[in-house]
Amino acid sequence: MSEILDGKAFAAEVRAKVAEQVARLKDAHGITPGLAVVLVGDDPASQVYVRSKGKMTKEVGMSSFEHRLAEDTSEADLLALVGQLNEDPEVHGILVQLPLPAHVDADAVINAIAPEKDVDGFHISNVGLLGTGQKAMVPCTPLGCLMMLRAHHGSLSGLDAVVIGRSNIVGKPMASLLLGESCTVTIAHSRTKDLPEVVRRADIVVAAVGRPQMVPGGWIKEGATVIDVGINRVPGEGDKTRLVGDVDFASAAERAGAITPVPGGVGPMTIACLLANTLTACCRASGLPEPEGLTA
Ligand SMILES: NC(=O)C1=CN([C@@H]2O[C@H](COP(=O)(O)OP(=O)(O)OC[C@H]3O[C@@H](n4cnc5c(N)ncnc54)[C@H](OP(=O)(O)O)[C@@H]3O)[C@@H](O)[C@H]2O)C=CC1
Ligand SMILES: Nc1nc(=O)c2c([nH]1)NC[C@@H]1CN(c3ccc(C(=O)N[C@@H](CCC(=O)O)C(=O)O)cc3)C=[N+]21
Ligand SMILES: [Mg+2]
Repeated sequence: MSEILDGKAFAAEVRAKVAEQVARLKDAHGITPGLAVVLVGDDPASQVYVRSKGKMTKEVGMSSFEHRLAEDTSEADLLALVGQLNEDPEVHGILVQLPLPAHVDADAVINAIAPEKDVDGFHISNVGLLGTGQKAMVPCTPLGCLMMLRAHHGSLSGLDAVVIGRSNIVGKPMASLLLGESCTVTIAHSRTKDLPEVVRRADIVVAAVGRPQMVPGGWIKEGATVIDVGINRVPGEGDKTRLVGDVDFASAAERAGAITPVPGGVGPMTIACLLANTLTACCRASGLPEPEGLTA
């Protein structure tokens, strides 16, 4: 049986560190880090995430600014709001919840965010900085995965890592971070030939696909570390639903050396890293030293 990597507990530790630094910033410098979250439309899952982000932002002592806009908000109005948040000195981090409605050019909106306030790390300038190994805002989900991997392994140098999924928000930045840690990185996707064989080589498997339990335990090398990013809502008992990952947890846990559960794995770490990035952005904006242990 494998070690369960408890993202919920780890995330609580990260938030406690953030809270401590926020208190220090207030006491020593009279600065309160602030996070603005923009939600367009009323997708129920997004509503839940945004509410949870707002609650945790306040819990660590930061200011939370929520902007809920109608589904039919124009791109121009959204760009105007982003411009206003860029100028607001109380706002150190800006997150525009994705996905955006189809009539809005999501890339245009993301690239309108001031890169130093882009706590999602999605702006092309942060993508370029990460890709060239320079100091960037690092996307929250991959950062959370990296923190758990470092805590478990110490050094990742020379390990074979397979990332399943090549999205801009998870797969690609995850691969960049693992390369930065000197892993030998393979990125798999829907056109990959013989995925089971590719996964069998890996010391580290990061699954970010969005297909419920698609990775069976039989693909996992004995002792490998499995990071399950997938969040899939599937029918549960009666008329309830439940969350499952992209990995079949029960069978994978029999072979893996360590594995993250869903829920309670990567998800809580994502939100903790969003708060960590907001703190980092605030420190950089104020010319103060960055928090230790909370950046990539
Ligand atoms: N825990 C968290 O905090 C977060 C969780 N998520 C979850 O992570 C998952 C992935 O999210 P995201 O990256 O946005 O998803 P995308 O849909 O943007 O990307 C999915 C990737 O999986 C690949 N893929 C699809 N089918 C297969 C297959 N059969 N075999 C191999 N690869 C396949 C796609 O390949 P191709 O490019 O060829 O189409 C694509 O690269 C989702 O479940 C999402 O809900 C996302 C963000 C945060
Ligand atoms: N601009 C932007 N940035 C994001 O980071 C972003 C986004 N848009 N759009 C949607 C995805 C998804 N995402 C999650 C965050 C937390 C959990 C999380 O906390 N999950 C809990 C369970 C929550 C539940 O019960 O539904 C867990 O895994 O334990 C999940 C998913 C961030 N995303
Ligand atoms: Mg997506």
